[in-house]
Amino acid sequence: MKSQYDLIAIGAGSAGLGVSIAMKRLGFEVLLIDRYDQRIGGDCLNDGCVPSKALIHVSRMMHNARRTQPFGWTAEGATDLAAVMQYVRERQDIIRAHENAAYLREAEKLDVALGTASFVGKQEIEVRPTNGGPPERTSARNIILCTGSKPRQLDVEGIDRVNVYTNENIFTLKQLPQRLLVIGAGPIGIEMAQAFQRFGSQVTVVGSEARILDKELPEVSDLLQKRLAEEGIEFKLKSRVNAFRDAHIAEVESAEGRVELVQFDVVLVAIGRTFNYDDLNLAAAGIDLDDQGRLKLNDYLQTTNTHVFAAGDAAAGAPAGQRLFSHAAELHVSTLISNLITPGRVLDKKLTYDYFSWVTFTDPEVATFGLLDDELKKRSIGYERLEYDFAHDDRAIIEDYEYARMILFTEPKGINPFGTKILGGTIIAPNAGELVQELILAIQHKLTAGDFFNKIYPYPTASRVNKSVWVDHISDNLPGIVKKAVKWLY
Ligand SMILES: Cc1cc2nc3c(=O)[nH]c(=O)nc-3n(C[C@H](O)[C@H](O)[C@H](O)COP(=O)(O)OP(=O)(O)OC[C@H]3O[C@@H](n4cnc5c(N)ncnc54)[C@H](O)[C@@H]3O)c2cc1C
Ligand SMILES: NC(=O)c1ccc[n+]([C@@H]2O[C@H](COP(=O)([O-])OP(=O)(O)OC[C@H]3O[C@@H](n4cnc5c(N)ncnc54)[C@H](O)[C@@H]3O)[C@@H](O)[C@H]2O)c1
Repeated sequence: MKSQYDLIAIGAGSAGLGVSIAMKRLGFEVLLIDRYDQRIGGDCLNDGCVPSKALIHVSRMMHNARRTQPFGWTAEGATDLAAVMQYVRERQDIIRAHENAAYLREAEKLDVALGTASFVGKQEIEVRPTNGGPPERTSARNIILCTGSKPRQLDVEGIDRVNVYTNENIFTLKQLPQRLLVIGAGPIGIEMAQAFQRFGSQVTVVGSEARILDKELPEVSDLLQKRLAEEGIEFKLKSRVNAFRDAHIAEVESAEGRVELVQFDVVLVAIGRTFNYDDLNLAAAGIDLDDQGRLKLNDYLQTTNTHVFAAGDAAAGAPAGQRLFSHAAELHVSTLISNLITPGRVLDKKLTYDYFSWVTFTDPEVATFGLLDDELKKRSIGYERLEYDFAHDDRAIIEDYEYARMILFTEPKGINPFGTKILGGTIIAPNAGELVQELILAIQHKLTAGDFFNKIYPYPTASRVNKSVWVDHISDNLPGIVKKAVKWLY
């Protein structure tokens, strides 16, 4: 470790890796710090995106195998959860081969310190090595806080008697629980609920909101909940676990005050996140938190110390809002780098989520992008709502999509409907996360309905829906004057 760097990144998850590798490749002296070698890659690699998506992949294979019965095949058996988790670990290890301290030092020429970082001055930090050596001090022109988040704990009576898991240890389970109680109906709870139900657990989801995935449009939440209920998941929404009566019985109370007992073997708590600022000694650097305990940031991801910025989950206090995703970390990193390397604040880019998107990897997937109706109303932006239900989509018919819908928010149609642009929307469908990519590009580059209309899509690709939605909308709403003009030309 040198005594001075151009940039220090604290935390080596999606944000810290992204900013440190990019800045090093640009020619700067960079130090990357994380507590342990095994934490490099952060939540995404170790107990977030990668293990959850590997688990979902296996559960989907099992579900699809069961669906072959009408065609003369029979797939049956009990899930060997230890083998599933072994598969998950193997996938993680493949990625870990290029996300570890030795590799980063060798291949990226990065300085990597393994220890806990805390501030001792405005631009100075101390690293307490995890292996117990003496603390070392170093400083930098700019420091980026990439310290991520951790699961919010559930504090109810009797929880100490219960076999309780979070995303930090659920992937170590070796035996499939017969009955799994999931607390929290956000993306973690819902993705894991479907995977475990498909493995063979009886899953009950308790959520405090009136619907699952409450950041999605209500009709999308409802459609997905119907599908999950058909698969056998039980829901107790607008409800909370009050207490655990013993190691297998939870007392669940609805908002109306009705109390029910739910039996379970294992509990998964997924009720949101808190942030890892405790060890940082932020006061020593003049860095303030907001009234919700998140970093106080400006539009440029800068803390109250002008030399210290935040990226990734740690940047949840940004005025643009809270987006806890690996690709939000990518957006923060690209915004920060572009601001750090351009001279003068006038050219600085503000953080914006106007073109942001996310995908919940249920089956069907839910993909959401751009500005939805609530935000459009808040900003007084006029819009039209287009809905496409896939009923006449040949690919959906061929592959028997059960629950699919596309909802787009577009500019109000002007005289020339082909000039209409998309503002945002959501798709629930198999592979919605892939279907939506073209639409995200369209909002970012201001493509119009005409651009989709004029594109010829190979038949029967799933993304033909991105054109069909416009074909239906425009042909149903062609102004009389346009029809008259066309007839006259004919
Ligand atoms: C179950 C689950 C599934 C998810 N699925 C997806 C998905 O499919 N797609 C998606 O985009 N996002 C997903 N996410 C969210 C995604 O994992 C996070 O948004 C992302 O990992 C955040 O990255 P980060 O770099 O901000 O923080 P982290 O990955 O949390 O990294 C922070 C690092 O900082 C280190 N650190 C903290 N304090 C200190 C200190 N004082 N000194 C040294 N080091 C420190 C920690 O050890 C940690 O390694 C999922 C999350 C979970 C929990
Ligand atoms: N596919 C993906 O991209 C993906 C997948 C998983 C997680 N993530 C990210 O990780 C973040 C954290 O996920 P999460 O699901 O823990 O959090 P979340 O905050 O998104 O959802 C948690 C849900 O639990 C509810 N809740 C809170 N306290 C409760 C209680 N006591 N009892 C019952 N319900 C309660 C909340 O109201 C909320 O609906 C997400 O915001 C998301 O950004 C992303």
